[in-house]
Amino acid sequence: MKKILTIAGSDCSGGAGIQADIKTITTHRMYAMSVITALTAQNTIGVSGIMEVDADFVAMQMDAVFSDIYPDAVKIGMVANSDIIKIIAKKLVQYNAKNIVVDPVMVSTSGSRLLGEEAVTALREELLPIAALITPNIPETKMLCGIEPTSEEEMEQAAKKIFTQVYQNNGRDGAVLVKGGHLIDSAVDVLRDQSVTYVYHGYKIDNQNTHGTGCTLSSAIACNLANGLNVYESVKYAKKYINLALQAKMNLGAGSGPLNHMAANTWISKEILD
Ligand SMILES: Nc1ncnc2c1ncn2[C@@H]1O[C@H](COP(=O)(O)OP(=O)(O)O)[C@@H](O)[C@H]1O
Ligand SMILES: Cc1ncc(COP(=O)(O)O)c(N)n1
Repeated sequence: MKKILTIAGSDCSGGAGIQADIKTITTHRMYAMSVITALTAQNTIGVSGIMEVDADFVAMQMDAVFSDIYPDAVKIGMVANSDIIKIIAKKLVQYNAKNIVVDPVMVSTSGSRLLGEEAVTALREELLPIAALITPNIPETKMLCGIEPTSEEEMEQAAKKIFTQVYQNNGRDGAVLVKGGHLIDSAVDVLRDQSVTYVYHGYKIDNQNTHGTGCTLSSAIACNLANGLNVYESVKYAKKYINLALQAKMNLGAGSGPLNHMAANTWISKEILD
C-alpha cells in the first residue's frame, strides 16, 4: 500500500484542499494522511473565513506523520503564510521527503487570497526548489514570472522562465507544469523540465463545476509518482482523471461545484490497477 501525505488547507464544503486530496488519494487505492495548515470556511460560491494553524503545530503534525508512517509522495497545497512555508521546507529536508508536488495555491477560483502577499518570496525561495514538480495555474504563473499566458506559446515561454528561476538558478532539478484551466477555449497544460517541453492538448469540457481541479490534479500526480511513473506519465494520467471527473457533470451547490471522484474511479481501477 502506497502512502501519500497532503499538506494543505481544509475546505469544509469538500470540493478543494485536504478533502479533495483525500478523495483523490483514496480513489487511487492509496493511504491518505494530512497535515492541515489552515481551516477555511468556504463553499461553491466563495471563501468567508480563514483560520491559520500555528507554524509550530504544523511542525508537530509533520513530526507525527514522518516519524511513524513515512509517505511515498507528498502533495502541498495552501500553505497560508511564510512561517508555515519555512517550517514545512525545513521538515521536508530533515525527513528527506520524496516525490514532492507543490501546487502553489495563491488565490481561490472565487477570488479570495489563500496565501499572504508577504509569503510569495518564501514560497519561491524555500519551498518550490525542493519540489519534484510545481503546478501553477495561469494567475499563479503571472505571480511567479510576470507572464500571464494567453496561448500555448506563451505558456511554453512562462514554463521555461519559471524553470530557470526556480530550478536552474538554484542548481536543482525539477519540473514545472503550467495549467491552462483558466484559458477560454482550451484546457492545454505545458510541462517543462531540464531539457524538454511537453504539451498536453486538453479540450475544454463544458462544465463550470471546477472547484478543486488544481488540488485534485496535483494529488493524482503525487499518487502516480508514488506508483513509479515518471513525471510526464504522472501528469498524463492525472489529467485523464480530471477529465473523467469533469465529464460526469455533477452539479452541487449554487456556484462552481466540486468534481465527481467516483466517476474517475472507474478508469483508475481498470487502467492503473490491473
Ligand atoms: N473545463 C475544463 N475542461 C477540461 N480540463 C479542465 C477544465 N478546467 C480545468 N481543467 C484542467 O484541470 C487542471 C487544473 O487546472 P486549473 O483549473 O487551471 O487549476 P487551478 O484549480 O489551480 O486553477 C488542468 O489540467 C486543467 O487543464
Ligand atoms: C483550502 C483550499 N485549498 C485550495 C483551494 C484552491 O482550489 P480552487 O483553485 O479549485 O478553488 C481552495 N479553494 N481551498
